Amino acid sequence: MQENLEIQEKEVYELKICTERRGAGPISECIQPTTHGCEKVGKEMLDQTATNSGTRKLTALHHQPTQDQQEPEREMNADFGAPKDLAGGLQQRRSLYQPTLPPCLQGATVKVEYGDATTTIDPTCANVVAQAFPRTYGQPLVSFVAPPPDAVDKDRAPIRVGVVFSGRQSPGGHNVIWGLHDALKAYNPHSVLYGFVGGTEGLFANKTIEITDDVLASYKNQGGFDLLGRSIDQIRSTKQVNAAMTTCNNLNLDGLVIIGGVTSNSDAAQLAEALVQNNCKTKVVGVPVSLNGDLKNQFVETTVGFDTVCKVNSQLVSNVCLDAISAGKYYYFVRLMGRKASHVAFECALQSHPNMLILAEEVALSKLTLMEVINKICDGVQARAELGKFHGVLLIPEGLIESIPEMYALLQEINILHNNNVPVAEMPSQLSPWAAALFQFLPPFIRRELLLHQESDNSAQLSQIDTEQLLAHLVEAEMIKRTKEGRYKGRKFSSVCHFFGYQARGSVPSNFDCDYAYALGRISLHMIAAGLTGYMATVANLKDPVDKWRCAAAPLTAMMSVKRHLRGPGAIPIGKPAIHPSPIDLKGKAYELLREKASSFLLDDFYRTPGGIQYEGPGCNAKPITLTIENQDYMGDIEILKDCLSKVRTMVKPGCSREVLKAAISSMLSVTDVLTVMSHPLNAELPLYHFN
Ligand SMILES: O=P(O)(O)OC[C@H]1O[C@](O)(CO)[C@@H](O)[C@@H]1O
Repeated sequence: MQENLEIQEKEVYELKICTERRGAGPISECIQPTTHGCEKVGKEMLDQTATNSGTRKLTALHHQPTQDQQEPEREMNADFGAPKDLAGGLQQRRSLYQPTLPPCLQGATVKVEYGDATTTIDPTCANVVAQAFPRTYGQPLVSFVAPPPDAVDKDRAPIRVGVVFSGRQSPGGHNVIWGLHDALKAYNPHSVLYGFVGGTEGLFANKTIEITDDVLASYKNQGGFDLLGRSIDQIRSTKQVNAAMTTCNNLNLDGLVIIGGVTSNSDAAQLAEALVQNNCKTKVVGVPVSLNGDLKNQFVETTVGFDTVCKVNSQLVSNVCLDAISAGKYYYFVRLMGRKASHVAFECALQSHPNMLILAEEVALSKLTLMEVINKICDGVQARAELGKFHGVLLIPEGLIESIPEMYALLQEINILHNNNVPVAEMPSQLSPWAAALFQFLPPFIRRELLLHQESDNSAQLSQIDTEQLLAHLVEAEMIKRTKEGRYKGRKFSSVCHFFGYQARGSVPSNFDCDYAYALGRISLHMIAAGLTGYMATVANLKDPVDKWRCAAAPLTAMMSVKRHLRGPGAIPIGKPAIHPSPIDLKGKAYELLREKASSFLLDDFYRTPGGIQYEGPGCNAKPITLTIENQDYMGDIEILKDCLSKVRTMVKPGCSREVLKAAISSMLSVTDVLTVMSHPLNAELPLYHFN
């Protein structure tokens, strides 16, 4: 115990310095205790960053479409599936990491339990979905448990499966293939797994490599999708569906596993329906992999890759926070990925505590105009200037631009012009007078970006629209105006803009993403073996340790809804049923926590340094804060608190300072628990734990 006390005191000393430097805020938030192990991992991570680019065998598939070229010709990269040089260090160590498996997946088979028949998450759409999916609608929920010890091991025929990366790159994607492969071989060593080379285009053209132990060796727990590559992320048109069906028939596939987000899984549902209707035996399984974290519903808690992407971006955000406070002269405007929902920006804000976060969901709900958003930011800048602070960090999601009503209307008009094949040069003159006026008001660089050709799902290319620069530009103009009018008397406003977009997508996945993806891959095989089609592989209880995870499969149609014209009882569903991105729950616990902290974040420079992803040692099993908080059971928390209190009493002397007490408490709780405690409704009854 004495030894423990010494460690605590040393930490408190470091934390005090940190507290003085950064102002208020939970001490534990300011520093992560360093151990010998952490230093070692940290150094090797840097080495890996330095060598990564030199060791990649792939040339990037991404090709920036020009204004009048929607889908450029793609060259198939001959190196897909080739072993890659792991260059030692972290990459090599990661390739040796063996994902932890939930108990039910540890054997070659599982017991399949069928639950209730499903409808849809939005019962008002049930009829529309049922009509669109006559063969696959209403299937039951399925869960997988370990087979009883006395289960008779029946003969298992070999299974033939194909796998395709359909969505955008997301850390952990390779582990889905690895998990699928291992489960397939454990099921029957003569089973075969084909990987479609070059994404959905490879599926249509039947371009495959056989996935073997040797092929997988250098892709285990590695970032990117470069084992197979990806292309247009679509299996939608009749031609595409027929091409996919022909491939399934030609390869005599028992199953096809489609890896991707909301769009890919909606397409998977359509394909499953088409295959059943055409008596094709191939079972279609979707796996939720998307960095955006927006494939979330009562069946899916989070997507593979979200955790890693948030961790990488949180580190970058916290780095610019410390840069900002050090020089005290710039406002950093940071845009993060997230087209239809702001989950990445939200999680990064909870991790790094920047001064401001503008969520697309909030703007859409309050119908804020562009100038209202600008004024909100300027008010924040002004409030900080009154405290003598001329720096700050603002986070926005890439979807913010579309959530501003007048910008959305302008983008819609441009979209229609694209659909009518109007040449880009003629578009400005064909806008409605109202939209043309807004278009002319915008700076030229934004005008050019707004006119870029749409994505394959017909939406604007939000990753290419520099919304952070637009905001910085307009905020600067407004601050100059306020200065001239005598409303602002502070130092000249200066900004630096960043898009932390593509940097994180290829990151080495976190332990959580490695384990989650590998488990989903294994579940996919059991789904095919059970003859399920039109289902998504799912895992529940993700906030808990892996041995508590529950493995299941949910019908894709159960996650579908239909977009509607009007709100309320007279609403008319329109469009095709699809799995839609889930926005941030503005009534959820995580959002409530953020709102409580908003004014402190704005004014106190309550920056937090989560550091780089840890693969070993303390913090290596950290989970996304939003996932943990939203799924937290409050009564469970209070038990954690009580347990913590009894341990802390043995660590600190009676009458110790508040700082020493806080540090001791923080050492007992994970960062996530600390955040949960802060938002706990029973917090008031335990004033000792009041971290505010
Ligand atoms: O790689 P691309 O085609 O530029 O795609 C970018 C888009 O993909 C995502 O990273 C993931 O959906 C979006 O956030 C982003 O808008």
